[in-house]
Amino acid sequence: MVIENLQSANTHPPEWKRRWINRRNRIFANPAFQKWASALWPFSRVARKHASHLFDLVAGFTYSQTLLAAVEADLLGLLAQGPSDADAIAAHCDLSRDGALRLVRAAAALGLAEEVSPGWWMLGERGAPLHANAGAQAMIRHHKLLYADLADPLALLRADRKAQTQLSRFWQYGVQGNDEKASAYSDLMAVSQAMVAEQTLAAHDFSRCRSILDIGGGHGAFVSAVAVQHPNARLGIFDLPPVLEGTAKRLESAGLNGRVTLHPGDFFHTPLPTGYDCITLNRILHDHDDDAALALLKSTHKALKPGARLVIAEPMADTPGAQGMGDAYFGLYLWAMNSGRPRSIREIGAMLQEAGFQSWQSATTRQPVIASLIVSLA
Ligand SMILES: CC(C)=CCC/C(C)=C/CC/C(C)=C/C=C/C(C)=C/C=C/C=C(C)/C=C/C=C(C)/C=C/C=C(C)/C=C/CC(C)(C)O
Ligand SMILES: C[S@@+](CC[C@H](N)C(=O)[O-])C[C@H]1O[C@@H](n2cnc3c(N)ncnc32)[C@H](O)[C@@H]1O
Repeated sequence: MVIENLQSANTHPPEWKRRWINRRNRIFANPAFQKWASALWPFSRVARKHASHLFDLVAGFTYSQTLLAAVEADLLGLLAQGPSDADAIAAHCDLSRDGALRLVRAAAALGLAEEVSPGWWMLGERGAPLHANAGAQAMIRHHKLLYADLADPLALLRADRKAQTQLSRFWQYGVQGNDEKASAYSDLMAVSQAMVAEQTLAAHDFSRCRSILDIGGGHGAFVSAVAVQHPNARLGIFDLPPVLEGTAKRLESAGLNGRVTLHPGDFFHTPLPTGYDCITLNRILHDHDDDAALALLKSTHKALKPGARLVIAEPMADTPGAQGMGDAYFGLYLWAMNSGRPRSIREIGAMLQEAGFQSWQSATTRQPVIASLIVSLA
């Protein structure tokens, strides 16, 4: 498996690098250096930044819980209506006046709210785009499952993906057709898919694709977005039968049922439909461990004619400026899901090569924290 080659090649750090990293760490760990650096510009700015980032790592859970409380209590919805004082917040969020003040001050400290005059708050610079982002808010509410699974992170990691976690149950329902739970899963994916579809359609020009098949397309959020931009493209969705039952209803209400062909099946056991000149994998590969992901890429390659394209869109590991989103967030999220992992562009490229694709290239998205793109030719 190419990925193991990438990881298991003789990658032990050279002597010079080991010495340099050890020397740097000894300096950074030295209390006298920390004191000196914190007192002397420009080092003091760097020292303060490191201390502040480290504090955020320590305090991060309280920030997330403030965010969860602000979303669940609809604090953002209230502040979006205009200046609100503690009494209005207490009434709207079902809190005591003190509780309301504590929450809104915490939200203001995180940029979600802003005290526009003493005792009066409105949406803050970060609260405004978040309040407008239904997908992000759905994910924030969904995180209660993730936080429960991560209550004892070492126990979760030591369970080696054999624990029945809240996330793995939620995900299994989604793909094993427990109707209302499959629908809840697919609805969550659909409402959060808008963020990914926006990135994909802005980063890649699909106008030369006459036919596009979205594998694991769920309730059709991506295909619906493509249908608007490319009214002449023939569209298809491949997904599990119980999921596609919900998809048919949603496409009908969107007036798209005649436009989209539904292909029910299991992409690990059902041959993929042929005849499309573009296949998309939106947030699919990272759900699966390496062997399964490679098998899916091989099936995808088999379903495409030479020169046809595969577009992969998902959050990826080692994304410049968004490293935490990759191996720290999705790494643990997918671990708790008992399946999958975030991969770097380089790792996915190696898998594409092993699956038989002739070439691949990454396409930069405007918000890599949401998704990165790889376009490959069969
Ligand atoms: C002075 C002025 C006016 C401007 C100058 C300064 C300036 C340019 C300000 C910019 C303000 C602005 C426009 C900010 C925009 C902010 C945006 C776009 C924020 C977006 C936030 C998105 C978030 C928080 C998304 C979160 C998504 C999450 C958590 C997704 C999770 C997905 C999961 C768990 C997927 C699971 C699927 C599975 C199972 C893994 O396959
Ligand atoms: C994380 S969701 C992504 C959905 C959508 N592409 C998006 O970005 O919102 C994974 C999708 O893959 C589908 N899926 C999972 N396992 C599958 C399988 N073995 N065969 C077909 N579809 C599968 C799920 O039903 C779900 O719609």
